[in-house]
Amino acid sequence: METYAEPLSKATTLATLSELLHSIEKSSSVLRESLQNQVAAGTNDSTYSESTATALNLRFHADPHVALHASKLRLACDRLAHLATPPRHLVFEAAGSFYLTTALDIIVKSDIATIIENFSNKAGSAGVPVDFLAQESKLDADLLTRLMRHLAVAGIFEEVTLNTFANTTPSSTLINNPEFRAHLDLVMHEGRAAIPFFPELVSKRFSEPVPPPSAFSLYSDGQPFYDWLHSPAQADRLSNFNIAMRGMAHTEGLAFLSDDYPFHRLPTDRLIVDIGGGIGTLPTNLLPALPNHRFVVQDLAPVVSQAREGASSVMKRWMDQGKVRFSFQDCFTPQPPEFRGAVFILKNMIHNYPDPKALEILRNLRNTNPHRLLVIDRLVIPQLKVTDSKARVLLASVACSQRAATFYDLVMASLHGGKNRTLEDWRKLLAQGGFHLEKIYPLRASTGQAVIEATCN
Ligand SMILES: C[S@@+](CC[C@H](N)C(=O)[O-])C[C@H]1O[C@@H](n2cnc3c(N)ncnc32)[C@H](O)[C@@H]1O
Repeated sequence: METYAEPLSKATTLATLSELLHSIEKSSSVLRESLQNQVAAGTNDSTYSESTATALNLRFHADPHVALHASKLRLACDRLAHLATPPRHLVFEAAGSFYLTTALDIIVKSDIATIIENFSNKAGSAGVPVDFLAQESKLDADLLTRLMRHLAVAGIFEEVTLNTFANTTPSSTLINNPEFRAHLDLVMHEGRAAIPFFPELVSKRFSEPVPPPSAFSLYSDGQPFYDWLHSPAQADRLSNFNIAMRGMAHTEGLAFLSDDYPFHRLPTDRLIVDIGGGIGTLPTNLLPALPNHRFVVQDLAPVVSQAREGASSVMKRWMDQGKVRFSFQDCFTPQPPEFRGAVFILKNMIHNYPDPKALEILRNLRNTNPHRLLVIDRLVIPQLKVTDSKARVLLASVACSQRAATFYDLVMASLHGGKNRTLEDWRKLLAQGGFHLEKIYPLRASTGQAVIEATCN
C-alpha cells in the first residue's frame, strides 16, 4: 500500500462534504430564484446590466449579488469534485491537459462552431454529422471525432448521437466571433512558442546570476515580447493581438465595468488617461455610460497608428468631438505636464512586468500627482487551507474561480517575465510606488480582475 503524508480523516471529509453541500444549496437557491424572476418578467431587460448580461448570454450576472453566488457555486462544486475524484485521477488528468488545448486550437482555427451553427440553421437539426464537419474543414473525420469528443467531455460541444455534434452554450461563444477567437489564438499561439522554454527558465532563474527574463525571450533570441510583436515581420500577429484585446474585454466582464466601479463619481474636468490602452477598448466600453468624460489612450507608435487607422465610425466621431485622443507615450518615460492631476488607468499593463519595471511605471505616474490611479488587473487569491485567514475571507467575498487567474499568471511569467499579483503584492507594490491602496472593486463575470483603486501617499 502507498502511504500518504496527510490522510484526510473520515470525520474531516464528512465535515467538508456537509459544508460544501450547505454552500451549494444556498447558492443554487439564489440562482433559481433569480431565474424564476427572469422567466416571470419575460423578455424585458430594463437596466443596462440586464441587457448586457442577456447580450453576453450570462444568465446570472445582471445582479452582482446573484453573480457572486454563481461564482461561489462554481468554487464549491470544484471543491466537491476534488473530494469525489480518486486522487490519482486529478493528477493524471492534469498531465494530459494540453490535449484539450490542442483540440481547442484545431477546432478554433477551423471555426467548427460556426460550421455547426450554419448547418443546423439550414437543416433545422440539432446536431451535425462529423463527416460533414470533416468535409467543410478539410480535416480527417476520425481524428476530428475524437478531438470533438474530448471537448464535449469538457462541456464544449455535445455529442447528441454517435458521431454527431451540436453546439453548447460555451461553444456558441465561438460562432461568428473573430474577436474571441483571436484572444484564444493569442493564448495558444504565442503561448505555444514560449512554453517549451519554460523548464529552462525555471532552472536558470535558480542557477544563473543574470537569468533570461522570460521563456519567450529564449524563443525570440532575447527580444522582449512587445519588441518582437511590433517588428514589421510580425504585422499579422500584432493585428491578431489588437483584435484579441477587444475579445479579451468580453471574457473579462469589461461590459459591466461602469456598474462595478463608480466612474460617475470621477470629476468630469479630469482627463482619464489609459496607459498602454491599445486600440481603445476602454473608452469604447465606458463612454456610453460616461458621455461627459474625456479619454486619452496612450500606447507605442505601431499600436497608435493601428488605433487611428482602424477606428470605427463611433470612435471617429468621439475623436472629432475631442472625447477620445490616441497619443504615443512610452510608459517608462515621464508623462507630459498636461496630464498633472489626471485619472490614470493601467488595465492589464502592470501584470506584464516584474516589480522593478512596474515600479518605474508607477513612479512616473506618481510624479504627476494623479487624482486617482485605477489599476485594472487580476487579483490572485491563494486558496489557503486555513479557514480563518484573510485570503479565505477575500476569496469568499470576491468568489472568483482562480483557474484563469493562476494560469494567466504563468502566461505572464512565460511571455513577459511579469506576474499576476496577490492582494499583499499589490499593497506593497503600490506603496513602494508612492500610492495607497484604497479599495478593491471585483469585476463580475471576469477571470479574476478587479479595479484596484489607489491614491497618492
Ligand atoms: C496586455 S495589452 C493591454 C491593452 C489594454 N490596456 C487592454 O487591457 O485591452 C498591453 C498594452 O501595452 C502596450 N505597451 C507595451 N509596452 C509599452 C510601453 N513601453 N509603453 C506604452 N505601452 C506599452 C502594448 O502595445 C499593449 O497595447
